[in-house]
Amino acid sequence: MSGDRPDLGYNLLRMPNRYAYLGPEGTFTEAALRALEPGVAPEDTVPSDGVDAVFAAVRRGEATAGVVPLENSVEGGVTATLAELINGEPLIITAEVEVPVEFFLFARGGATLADIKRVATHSHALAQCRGWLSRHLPHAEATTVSSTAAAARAVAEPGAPYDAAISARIAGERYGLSPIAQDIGDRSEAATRFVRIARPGPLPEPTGTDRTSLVAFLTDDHPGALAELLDQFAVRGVNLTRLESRPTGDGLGRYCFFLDADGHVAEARVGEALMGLRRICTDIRFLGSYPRSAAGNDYTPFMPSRSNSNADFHAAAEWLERVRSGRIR
Ligand SMILES: O=C(O)C(=O)C[C@]1(C(=O)O)C=C[C@@H](O)C=C1
Repeated sequence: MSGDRPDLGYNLLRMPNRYAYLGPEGTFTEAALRALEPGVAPEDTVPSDGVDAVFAAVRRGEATAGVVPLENSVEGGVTATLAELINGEPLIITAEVEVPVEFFLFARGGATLADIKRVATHSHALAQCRGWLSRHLPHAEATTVSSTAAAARAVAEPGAPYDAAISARIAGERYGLSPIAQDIGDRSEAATRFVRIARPGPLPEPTGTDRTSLVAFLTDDHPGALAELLDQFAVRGVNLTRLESRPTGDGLGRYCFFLDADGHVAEARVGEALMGLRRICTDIRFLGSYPRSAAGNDYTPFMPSRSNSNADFHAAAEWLERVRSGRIR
């Protein structure tokens, strides 16, 4: 308070956004955060120990938003992220970014490939470098840790239990390690899709090239149940870009479906597809509508057939309104 003026929470209103991410410094997730929030100050970032810790920081309000890996072009969905999005207290996705992942093998200065007996990295990175490891370090013992940067940091510590880390170049450099090999991923064009998560609130405005994510829980198990679900999108001309079945956790054989679709829920055809889905599902967890990553620039938006454009949906709704009000001519 200054003088006799009441404190109106001005400082609170000016509080900067804080971003939690899968840390420590030097992860691919940090690179994703910097791509999504260019120029973010280090004091406004919250490096967290695991994907679950990022979600917890956002849920508790310690961070305005969080950045987590969602899927990799080689290894597929990131289970920890999918599980939090499906089962944890609801959060929404507000942005996405695709980051190319190039893996390096880093060790303490002076080490050569012949010295490496124990390698640490993240499980997704290990899965993407298995071929290289079996060719060049067939006898090395591999251990997974919470992130590629956590592996690099551990290797740099005195008395480290590992001889080398598989990580991004920035992690090896940040923790003062020396590169032993570069581009050791089995697929050199590998990329990971990261998402920004936030507490539920107003959705990002439609941009014309958006994506909608949701989790569908089917009512019961019967022939054609999945086909019925897919039909809701097909008949409205909504293009699906990802479908993954995940266990609900309620017992063997109980699955829900994680879906990504082209378009924004504000668009008539996407909204109608979601209403159709709502009628045939026990529950739907809406995970957000947000702009598609600019990185996938070879992407051409899918053009719906004439009868499935948003204008067709609006015209049909107006026609129905006229019929219902007796203006049938
Ligand atoms: O460990 C990191 O550096 C991360 O950002 C996590 C992660 C992942 O979860 O897939 C991100 C990209 C790479 O595929 C390997 C690891």
